[in-house]
Amino acid sequence: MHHRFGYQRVLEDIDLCVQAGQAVALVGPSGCGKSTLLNLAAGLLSPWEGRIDSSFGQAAMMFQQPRLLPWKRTLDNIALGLKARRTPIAERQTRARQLAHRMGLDDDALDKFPAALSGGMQSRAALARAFAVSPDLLLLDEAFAALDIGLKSELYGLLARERAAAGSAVLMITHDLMEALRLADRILVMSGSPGRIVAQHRVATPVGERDDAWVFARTAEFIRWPDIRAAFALPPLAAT
Ligand SMILES: Nc1ncnc2c1ncn2[C@@H]1O[C@H](COP(=O)(O)OP(=O)(O)OP(=O)(O)O)[C@@H](O)[C@H]1O
Repeated sequence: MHHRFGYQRVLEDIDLCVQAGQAVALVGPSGCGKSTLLNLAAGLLSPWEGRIDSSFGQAAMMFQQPRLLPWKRTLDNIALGLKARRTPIAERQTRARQLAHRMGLDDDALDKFPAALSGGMQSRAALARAFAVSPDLLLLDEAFAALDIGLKSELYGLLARERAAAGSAVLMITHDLMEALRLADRILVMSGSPGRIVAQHRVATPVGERDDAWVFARTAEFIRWPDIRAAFALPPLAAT
């Protein structure tokens, strides 16, 4: 698959398959085409050349900004996708409330409008909204980039738990190698101008066994890989 905006070739020779239940992370330097690739996967853009086949039934997307509707209360924001699917009101509110409680939001927060919530609470609501529709594919566009490290860590745990329960596949883009190593089964490295997938790494350790020490040690190894250094324009390491 290839993509271009006008005369600018943005993605070239992209051949990517996300299996059911699998978590795939795309890492690469700014401007290499990660968001474009995610938007293509979401069906928000059509490829210039080639095609995208999907057998996923229900996708949900989460962005760096929570993007909650300011005029709807938090509970109704979480239930939005269920409303679009014409789920009866009592059922959708019950499901939204249960999910929100699992994400650490209490009834008081659910009754508020998004502007009255902290950024962290808004992100919890955005994660609950994504899982409310029981997605078999979750698309994450730098979804945790704006959060502090404590909140990130908590939301990673919540994501892993809900994902395991729902069996959702994940396609995520991130600048953060630690985040990719924490969450993904496969890490695809992109380089830019035009964007290509230049390397692929499998992460065999189960997500539940990846504690901080494991992530730090793997990140230190990962950052030494020549393909990672080249993709991010880091100078080669001197031979020891
Ligand atoms: N709608 C658009 N119209 C024209 N050019 C675009 C459009 N969207 C993205 N581009 C260009 O495509 C290239 C890839 O952009 P994209 O946002 O996909 O990269 P990215 O890897 O996600 O970047 P970042 O990590 O900084 O968010 C950039 O050169 C960008 O300017």
